[in-house]
Amino acid sequence: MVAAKVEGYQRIASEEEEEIAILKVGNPDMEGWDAAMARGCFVVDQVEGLAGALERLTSVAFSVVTRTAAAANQALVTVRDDLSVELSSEAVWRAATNGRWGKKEACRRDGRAVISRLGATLGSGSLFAPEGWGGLEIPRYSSNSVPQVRARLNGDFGSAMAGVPLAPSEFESLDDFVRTGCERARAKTIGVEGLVGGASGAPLRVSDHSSCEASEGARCFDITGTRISSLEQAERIARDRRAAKGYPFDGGWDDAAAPDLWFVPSGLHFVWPTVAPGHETLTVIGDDPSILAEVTTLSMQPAVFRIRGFLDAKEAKETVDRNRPRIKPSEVGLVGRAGDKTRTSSNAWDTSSPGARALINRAFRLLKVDPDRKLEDGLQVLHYENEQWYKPHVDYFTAKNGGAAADESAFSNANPTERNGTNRFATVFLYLSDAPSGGETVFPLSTTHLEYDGGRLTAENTVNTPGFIRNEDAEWVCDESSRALRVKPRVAEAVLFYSQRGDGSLDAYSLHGSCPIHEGEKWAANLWVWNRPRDAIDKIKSAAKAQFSVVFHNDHPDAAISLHWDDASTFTKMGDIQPGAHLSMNTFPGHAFVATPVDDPKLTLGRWTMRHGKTQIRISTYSPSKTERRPASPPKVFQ
Ligand SMILES: O=C(O)CCC(=O)C(=O)O
Ligand SMILES: [Fe+2]
Repeated sequence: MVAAKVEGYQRIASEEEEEIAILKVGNPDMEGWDAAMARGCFVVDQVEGLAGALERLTSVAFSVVTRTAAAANQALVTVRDDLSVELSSEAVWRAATNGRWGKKEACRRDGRAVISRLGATLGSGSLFAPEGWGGLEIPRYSSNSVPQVRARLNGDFGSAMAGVPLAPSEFESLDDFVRTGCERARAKTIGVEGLVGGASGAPLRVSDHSSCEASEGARCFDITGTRISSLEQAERIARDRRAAKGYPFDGGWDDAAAPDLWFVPSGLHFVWPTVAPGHETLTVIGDDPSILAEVTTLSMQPAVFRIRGFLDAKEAKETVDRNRPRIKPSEVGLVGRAGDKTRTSSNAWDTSSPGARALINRAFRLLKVDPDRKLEDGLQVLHYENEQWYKPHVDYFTAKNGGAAADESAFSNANPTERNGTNRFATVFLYLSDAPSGGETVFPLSTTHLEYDGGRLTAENTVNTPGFIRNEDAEWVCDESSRALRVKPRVAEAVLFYSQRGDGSLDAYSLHGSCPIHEGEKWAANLWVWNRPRDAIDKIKSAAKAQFSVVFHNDHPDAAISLHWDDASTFTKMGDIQPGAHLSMNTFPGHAFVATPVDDPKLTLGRWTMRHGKTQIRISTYSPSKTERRPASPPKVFQ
């Protein structure tokens, strides 16, 4: 239902020769509505732009309803004596998104949800004013000033307010521009609640290792993910307001439209700005600049995007064919627990085939992260059939989701906001087949997607237990009558979602899983990218896998012996073993142990190199062949 009707449309030229359409809206079905006529001003540069403006105007109607009941916000809304209301386009966006103004469910981050709500509100004849409106500080951009961009901080997804005006022409160098933009955007954004996509999102923070110095790696991007490489480029973007077409403020930012630039402090990776659900961007993902992928926002929190044009059907088929013979039941977690009921599908790793390498490199291009083999896990191809599923989980590692069998120290640096912290950063998830029924990728914690209508999806505290969800909630979000965000597999499409936010913090909202496949099969693939080299975790992972236990028995009738671990540079005594006694310990393949008399550690009675399967070692008799005196260690040579 469209609750508002456009009553008039007029084209005028503004002082700056921009075409402005003035549209009047009203709702004829509602008593008293005539009086509450709204006038919204939009820059409409093409007729098709008008369609978007009209759509937004239906939200204006909503805004009018709420705003006439609430105090007017002078900066954005003027309520006239005759009760007509003038709204800036930003007010419309605010009304549609309700980013920071209202806490009520009636207002969602997208126009459509608001419109359907509006229907409901009008239907019941009640007016509704969200709490907490007004009192906003609104940056003003003067139409007379030099061209400006709006500096926003990486990961500030939801806010329309935290940006700061910045004129590229006022800077001497790109480095200065980047430093200033980054610092100001930080000052405006850090610690402020509700900027990352939802009122409940934790504020962004300064990561331990990040700085705004361009020389250390701080940089900025425009809304299409293009890295800004010169002041001229930034200036051009500032001049060309229409470069930001599609952005909710394309209708003007007060007097002057200001396109966004996104500032990424050093040590952090660019995260795609979500802008609004349904927002589309085209971006280059390969060497050929004319080949573009389409990035469409599906959810603000977590940040989820649909990617079209990432691969083609032929590549999808080749990837399936290449991996079909290699597929085996999936493991879960860092060390792997085969047979885990939370994941019943099968998978295969495809890390070095040319086909896999091409896809992996493209994922880096999509993410705007420099390709680095240490930042990726390889392509993991998945196969589901016969009701197989993957219960919702997070892709990043926590001490609880895979560390149980591994050394706890594996996670001492799994916090990417800390120096050297590394974890999974983003998932590019490829659909290699359609799924006839079921098999959707579900994001149970999103309430910021277009289909969402305010209903309950999961227990309230689910986001506080990263990676964990009640079974009944997991079932409910896959139920078609729930309004959870479910992405239907379509061959050669992909989704991108982030496990980390723009400040490197792990995002518990990224909870996701695969709904059971009811019919046919589903082929898909994970491409995981880490924020920093993953070797440290790799080492612990392979070590944890390789670990086994060994028992040394002293079968010698009367002599106690000492057992030492010889790791080539140090000789560490593990313990004494009395006659007839034994010593057991955990070890790894390749470790070497040496037995000596207790009173003569230089005399080797036996030496053993560990390998799997060799778990019982008997030290029986003094063996002359094995007895030797170890030479003093050779002097170390440093080069
Ligand atoms: O199959 C899907 O849709 C999701 C799979 C997934 O989340 C994973 O493999 O980590
Ligand atoms: Fe996953």
